[in-house]
Amino acid sequence: MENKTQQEAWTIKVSSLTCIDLANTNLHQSADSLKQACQDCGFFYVTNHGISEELKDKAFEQSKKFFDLPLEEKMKVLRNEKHRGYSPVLDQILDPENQVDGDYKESFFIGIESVKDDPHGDTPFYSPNLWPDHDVLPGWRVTMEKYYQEALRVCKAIARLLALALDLDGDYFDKPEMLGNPIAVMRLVHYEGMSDPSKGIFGCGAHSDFGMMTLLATDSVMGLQICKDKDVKPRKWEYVPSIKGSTLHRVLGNGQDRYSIAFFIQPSHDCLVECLPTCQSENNLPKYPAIKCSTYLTQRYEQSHVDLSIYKQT
Ligand SMILES: O=C(O)CCC(=O)C(=O)O
Ligand SMILES: [Fe+2]
Repeated sequence: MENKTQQEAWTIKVSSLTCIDLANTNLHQSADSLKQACQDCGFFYVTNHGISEELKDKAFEQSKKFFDLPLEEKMKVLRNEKHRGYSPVLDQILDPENQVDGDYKESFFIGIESVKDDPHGDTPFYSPNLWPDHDVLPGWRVTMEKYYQEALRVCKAIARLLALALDLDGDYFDKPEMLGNPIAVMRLVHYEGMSDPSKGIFGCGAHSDFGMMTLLATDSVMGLQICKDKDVKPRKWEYVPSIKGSTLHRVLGNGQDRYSIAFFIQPSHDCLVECLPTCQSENNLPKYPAIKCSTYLTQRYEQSHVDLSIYKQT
């Protein structure tokens, strides 16, 4: 757990991040900025992404309406083994070494809606979604599905710049086994309460995200912090005003309600995740063994969430 000196290292600093303008027609210029941002801290803002303020506001409004429901109503759509639905406060613990309890956040997972007879039907991350009752939250599903499609479009556009930044063909990640058939998870999040790192209490413990990239929309309440160098001790944490981004990061609650919508994109279930051809050479061999995407994701989800059986006892 952190001592006083460590806290002082992060309380003051606010990070400034690179902006990637998706309307810039000079793709190589955007790819260069993206490369720089990824080498610097892995977080950047995205502008001119085409997701309307109206849709974003609507998604936040509907998200708040869901979290405002009585716990009993929310538990009707408790997350299932396919990671769809409601995840209550303390359901996840991302940094057990430094946290005394789980994360002080509640969230709701939405994934790709699988259709009847979907060939991926039995795989861990493809499944029908769980939705709150239409009579309780009219229009909720339509708003979330619209936002989901828009966020997916933006992630694919960023992935094309990322491919150029990595000296790959622009459509490298568009292949069917990659983002042609992605595991994409939208997660509505609500934080409340006051964090205290010296006591091991966090809105969201320190972690790096599980997938290829995360598009993050936040409200105006600050809370997200990043750590540019996880190996420097004491770690230096910097606040990030409203963003996207996998660098070590965490969320501190400041007593105010805070809402965010994270959109995580991963390649297909069967994709073999391995060092890219342009990131290795004879003198720079891959650092990690290849692993199937669904195997890796299942490990990360299972390690960080409580066992669903605990909810059956209450
Ligand atoms: O809510 C935020 O600002 C960050 C959430 C986050 O890091 C995550 O869900 O992985
Ligand atoms: Fe995260």
